[in-house]
Amino acid sequence: MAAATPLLTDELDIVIPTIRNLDFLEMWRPFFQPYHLIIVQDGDPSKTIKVPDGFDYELYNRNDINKILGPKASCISFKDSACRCFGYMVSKKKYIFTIDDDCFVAKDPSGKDINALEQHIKNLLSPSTPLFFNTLYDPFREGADFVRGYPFSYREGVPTAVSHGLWLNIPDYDAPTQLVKPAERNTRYVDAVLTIPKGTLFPMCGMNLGFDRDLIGPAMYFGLMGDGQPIGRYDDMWAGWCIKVICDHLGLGVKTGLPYIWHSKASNPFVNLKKEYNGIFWQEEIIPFFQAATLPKDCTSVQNCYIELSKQVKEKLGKIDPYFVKLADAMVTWIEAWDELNPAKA
Ligand SMILES: O=c1ccn([C@@H]2O[C@H](COP(=O)(O)OP(=O)(O)O[C@H]3O[C@@H](CO)[C@H](O)[C@H]3O)[C@@H](O)[C@H]2O)c(=O)[nH]1
Ligand SMILES: [Mn+2]
Repeated sequence: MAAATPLLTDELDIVIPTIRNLDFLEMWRPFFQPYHLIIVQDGDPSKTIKVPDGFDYELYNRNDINKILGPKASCISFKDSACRCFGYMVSKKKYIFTIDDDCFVAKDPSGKDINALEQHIKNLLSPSTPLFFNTLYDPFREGADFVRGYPFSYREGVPTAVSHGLWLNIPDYDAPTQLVKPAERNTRYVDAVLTIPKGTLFPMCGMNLGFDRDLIGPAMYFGLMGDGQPIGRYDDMWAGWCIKVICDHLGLGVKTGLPYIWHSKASNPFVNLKKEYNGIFWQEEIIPFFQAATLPKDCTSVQNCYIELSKQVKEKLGKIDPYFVKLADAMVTWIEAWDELNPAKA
């Protein structure tokens, strides 16, 4: 009989970026009600966001962000889901789960409702195996183990910093793919959790994401996107590339796979194409930069790693476009703001 997964209700915050009313919470009530929500209201702060009764939450709009961070609020995006990272900064908990407001409870092949939060907690509380690939997937899962030939010296694994969940129905495609395949829906439920090997980058989607805030929180900056910026919808991607380089350096693990959520709404591919255009072009240089990025041995804290990465971004990506000089500076501002709001850990 598998041990029950700890609920971590006092150690985990749920962060939701939103421009809509949060009726979607009704479907999540059985799973989310015991948790504290941090709602980051984007767009017009004078709009009232309706939150269903019975949830314990704090809500921050742009006026609140400006009041709390002052000039440092410039590093928090406006009119882009990237604003969600403000919720990571103000949280006081060890774990974060972030979800979009058009993501609902999915069903597994047996027809059972998937408690995505429980699976993320399972993923985060069990080690990752980035140093040697286990062909039977997650060796710490009930009914699985390390396979023959797996070095015993590696079987302890490393602490898991990030749990990246997936989506049934509307897949997280970029605009060109969505334009070519508008009717494509993801119906395939793959019953697996994988550790992303050390040295391998991945496209992190912020729709259904859990992470250990103490292990990697300061690197979970979702960048400068949306209003006034030449790029959008690369918020979670940027954070994913930064956290993976830092996790590899610090010996932390990143997992992807279960849990699934049901992604209900496809955003407009033409609007998305405009937001993504520069990103699709620039990423052909950004990816080699992150693949080659190395951090000095004396970078032993996430903050130090992140500041060092920001210097390399400025030096090496600043040549692509002045945007990256701005982004590198915003990365520093983010860390300053993070340490200001989280002095004990700093
Ligand atoms: O200006 C905005 C727009 C939206 N939001 C909130 O962010 C999430 C996602 O919005 P939505 O579901 O409409 O868009 P998607 O294209 O499906 O988003 C995914 O793509 C990436 C965007 O960077 C990211 O991985 C996913 O979020 C909702 O909760 C909206 O309410 C916002 O805050 N500001
Ligand atoms: Mn969506």
